[in-house]
Amino acid sequence: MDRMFTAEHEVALAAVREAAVLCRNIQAAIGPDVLEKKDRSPVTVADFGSQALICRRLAEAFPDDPVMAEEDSAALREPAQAALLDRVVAEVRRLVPEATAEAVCAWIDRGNLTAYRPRFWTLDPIDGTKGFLRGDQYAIALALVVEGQVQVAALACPNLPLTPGADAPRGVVFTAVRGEGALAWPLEGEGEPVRVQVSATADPAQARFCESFESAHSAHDAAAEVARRLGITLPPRRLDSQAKYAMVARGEADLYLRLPTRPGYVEKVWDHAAGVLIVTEAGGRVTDIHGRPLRFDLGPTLAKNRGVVVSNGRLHAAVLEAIAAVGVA
Ligand SMILES: Nc1ncnc2c1ncn2[C@@H]1O[C@H](COP(=O)(O)OS(=O)(=O)O)[C@@H](OP(=O)(O)O)[C@H]1O
Ligand SMILES: [Mg+2]
Ligand SMILES: [Mg+2]
Ligand SMILES: [Mg+2]
Repeated sequence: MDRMFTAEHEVALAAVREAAVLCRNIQAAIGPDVLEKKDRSPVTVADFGSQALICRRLAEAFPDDPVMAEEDSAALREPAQAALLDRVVAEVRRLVPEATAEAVCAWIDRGNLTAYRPRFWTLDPIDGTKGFLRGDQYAIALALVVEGQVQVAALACPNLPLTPGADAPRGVVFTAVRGEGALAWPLEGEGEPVRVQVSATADPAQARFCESFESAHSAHDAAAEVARRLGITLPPRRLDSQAKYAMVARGEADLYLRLPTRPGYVEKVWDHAAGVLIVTEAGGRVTDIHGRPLRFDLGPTLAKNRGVVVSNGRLHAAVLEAIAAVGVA
């Protein structure tokens, strides 16, 4: 069979790698003063800069493809935000020296798709903004959706070790093309990729699960009840961003539970599209808490889904049953 989406895969990988350099430059400059002042501007600069770089590359390679991205430049164009815009342009220029303020805003605005299309890219320029500010995990997530199916994904995790374990150098990009498996690439350099595979854990009681760092994003108490019901004794691993999908994809965790909090939150497509393909291509399974597949054909939100359950596949049915028994709704 001919390989499909070869160009899309290559461009997506290069795009998230370039954006990761910008994000790393900015995160490296966050000092204690920023945290003390609760200054969110570094992540705002990185959000806009990352989106500009990625949309620029997509525009070059696939000028007709629309992009549904998290950020838009309206606020950045306001005269009161001139200093912020200057910072974004300065960061982008470290990678694209010819960038102007007008070009940066125009690139960001290429991410303005808000309605479903038969073919579109979806982008989270920084996923896990709180993790980014804490100096912790975050991701850059890009996916191509065709006819409602995620076909290509690239997920850069600049602070995740290249291989499981604390000693490995940090920085890994996960990519997948539908039907071709999932790969992990070093974030920097020319190193070869390795294939990633979910765990073989079959006993729910042995499951290692992960969840959001922030309890506002995922119900920790309900997850603890589900875990108890499954006989899980290990405490959850809490981390920000779609790095949680990566943990399941490479068998470092067996489960990722994202149980809805109250009042209800509707999940966004860019928070899941890349992660879903990477986990399924690594042999895992992703549904909502009711066992329904995530729907990427409804616009910017997963309007017909509730919560997210990610597993190595083998554990999926038992987890859905436990969630139903606990009465998460
Ligand atoms: N209430 C609520 N419930 C569920 N999800 C929410 C909620 N509020 C925000 N978000 C989205 O969560 C994205 C970050 O998810 P994480 O799993 O990284 O959360 S956490 O940062 O670990 O707490 C985060 O993505 P980013 O904005 O890209 O960081 C949000 O889109
Ligand atoms: Mg996000
Ligand atoms: Mg984001
Ligand atoms: Mg956000």
